[in-house]
Amino acid sequence: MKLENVDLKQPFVETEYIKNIAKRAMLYLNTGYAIHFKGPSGTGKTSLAMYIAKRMDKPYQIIFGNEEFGRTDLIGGNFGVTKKIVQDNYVHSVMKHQIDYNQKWIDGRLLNACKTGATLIYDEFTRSRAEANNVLLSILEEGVVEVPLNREKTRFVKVHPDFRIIFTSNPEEYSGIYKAQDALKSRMITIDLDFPDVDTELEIVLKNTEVDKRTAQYIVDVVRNFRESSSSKFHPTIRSSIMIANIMKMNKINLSKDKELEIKIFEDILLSESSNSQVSLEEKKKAKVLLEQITYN
Ligand SMILES: Nc1ncnc2c1ncn2[C@@H]1O[C@H](COP(=O)(O)OP(=O)(O)OP(=O)(O)O)[C@@H](O)[C@H]1O
Repeated sequence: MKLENVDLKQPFVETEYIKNIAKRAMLYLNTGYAIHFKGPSGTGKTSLAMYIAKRMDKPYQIIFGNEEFGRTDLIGGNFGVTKKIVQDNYVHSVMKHQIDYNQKWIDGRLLNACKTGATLIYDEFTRSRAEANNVLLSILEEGVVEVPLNREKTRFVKVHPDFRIIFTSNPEEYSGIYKAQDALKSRMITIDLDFPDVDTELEIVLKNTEVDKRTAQYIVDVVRNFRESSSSKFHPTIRSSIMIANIMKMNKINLSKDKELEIKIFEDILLSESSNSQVSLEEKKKAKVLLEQITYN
């Protein structure tokens, strides 16, 4: 299981658009419901989830959905088989291998958050299989965690009243995404996120890079024009704008000084996002022509 302590040192942009979403999310969480940010890659779901988790004023953790996840990764399990080499008391040249099966139960992040009343972000939860995520049903519905003791026995742990969970997910048509079970979806409030408004996108680029405002505005305009007017296969994310801005700033590339290089940078970044792996060569060529038109305007 990949887990990280959340790093909230990253600058966070709070425009009216974001404030509105955050306000609703906090209302639902404060009432005791689980929330779910769903939307295309790079629309700011994880950043928003982290920001909200921090505002809950409770300890918070993040786990990342993964198709290899099992119940043990979320709840915990018995770990620790130790192997000892022991010297025989009588015949010193004889060594005995002793395997110690004294296993110890270790709580998984989900169980730990349920016990301690922490806020848990389950990022991209639909990358995990339904068999792993099923454990969430009783947590969200009955407020209990089913913890298997052995093959026959299960114990039930009561969920702390302060426990909260924030889910994020990408649309189902993305590769590596499982359909979330209806039973699970009906136990959370889903807020659909799309690309933010132009002011928010511009602020995000400015906060994440040290590029000047004129350059940031130009990059955001080109990226948004391309996103909105190209075939549906190309949806460059805010990440692309941040990358282009960083490249321009760090390499002291001035706008319009070397138009050819500028267009190539846009092409390389905007056409290489992972969601474009299915795009044919022909479509890429058309996209390049379009990009050239946008950057010359
Ligand atoms: N409100 C914000 N303030 C500052 N930076 C932001 C904000 N929203 C998004 N970003 C930046 O935009 C980029 C994409 O955001 P993020 O990773 O949160 O999107 P996502 O929707 O979770 O993407 P994915 O689905 O691919 O994981 C990141 O570099 C992030 O730092």
